[in-house]
Amino acid sequence: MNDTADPGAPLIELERATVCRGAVPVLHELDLRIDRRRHTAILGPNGCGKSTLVKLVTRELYPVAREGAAPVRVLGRSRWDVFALRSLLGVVAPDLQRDLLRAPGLTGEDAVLSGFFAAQRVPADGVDAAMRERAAAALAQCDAAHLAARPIAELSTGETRRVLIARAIAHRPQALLLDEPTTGLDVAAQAHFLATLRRLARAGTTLVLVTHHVEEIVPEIDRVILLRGGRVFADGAPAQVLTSARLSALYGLPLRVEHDGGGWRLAGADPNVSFSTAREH
Ligand SMILES: Nc1ncnc2c1ncn2[C@@H]1O[C@H](COP(=O)(O)OP(=O)(O)OP(=O)(O)O)[C@@H](O)[C@H]1O
Repeated sequence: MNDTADPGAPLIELERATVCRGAVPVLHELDLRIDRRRHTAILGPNGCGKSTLVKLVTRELYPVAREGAAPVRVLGRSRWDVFALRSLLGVVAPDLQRDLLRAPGLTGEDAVLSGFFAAQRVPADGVDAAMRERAAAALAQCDAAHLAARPIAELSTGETRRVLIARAIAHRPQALLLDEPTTGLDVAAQAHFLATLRRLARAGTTLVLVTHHVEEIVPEIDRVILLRGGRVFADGAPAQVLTSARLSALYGLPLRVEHDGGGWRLAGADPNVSFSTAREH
């Protein structure tokens, strides 16, 4: 199989893509196109299909087969060797974290190096000095250099998450697919991570960020997609989509969205209720 990406193609194209989990459809005939360098955030209530969408792109899940054009194309192609595809994408997702934690004897450095091979392990003779250098730089960028020699099975949630983010960025992917990437990070690590995201976005790495936290919608993100019940509920520029009315309708609860100096915040209609600090982990 040819494993190169079409350089002019969109990052993601979904055409009437339906995905079932068990016997139940959780994405319903979804039409969606995300172009490269169109930094996109995806928000929606629990269970609306956000992680399913990420897994569809990384080929952990497949769409229901149907007649006509392929329902899913990534970087212009509907067929990929999954390892080749995943080496073009930097992924931070809970399942990946779980898989890495199960890999026997993996250190922080190994976990980052495994990203070069889109695997959960490092081939004995596959690592060169340049990879080690880039892994060290990525760990340092995530304030995790001190975790390089530690077994990742022994790290705290936030420490593991830092290593996972380093893994996602070390091989300089074309796009980052981030499924709730700041889970478990303390405030300093979150701020640091968001600054890293902004820098990568400005340098040309396409961001696709699944999040529950509007404050993670950094100014470089120029498109927001709201999902509800496996369908697109709203799609457009952040200022158009992130309105109090829309988010209240999405979550079925009165919410107030605030926007100042490029940052977003979500508050309850009751001004004493703030959601920006009530982060569920
Ligand atoms: N392995 C599975 N088997 C059956 N149903 C599943 C499975 N995994 C997920 N689902 C269901 O698919 C739906 C979509 O799940 P998904 O994980 O994509 O939601 P999500 O939007 O990422 O939610 P959250 O915000 O809670 O992470 C949910 O109803 C969920 O219960």
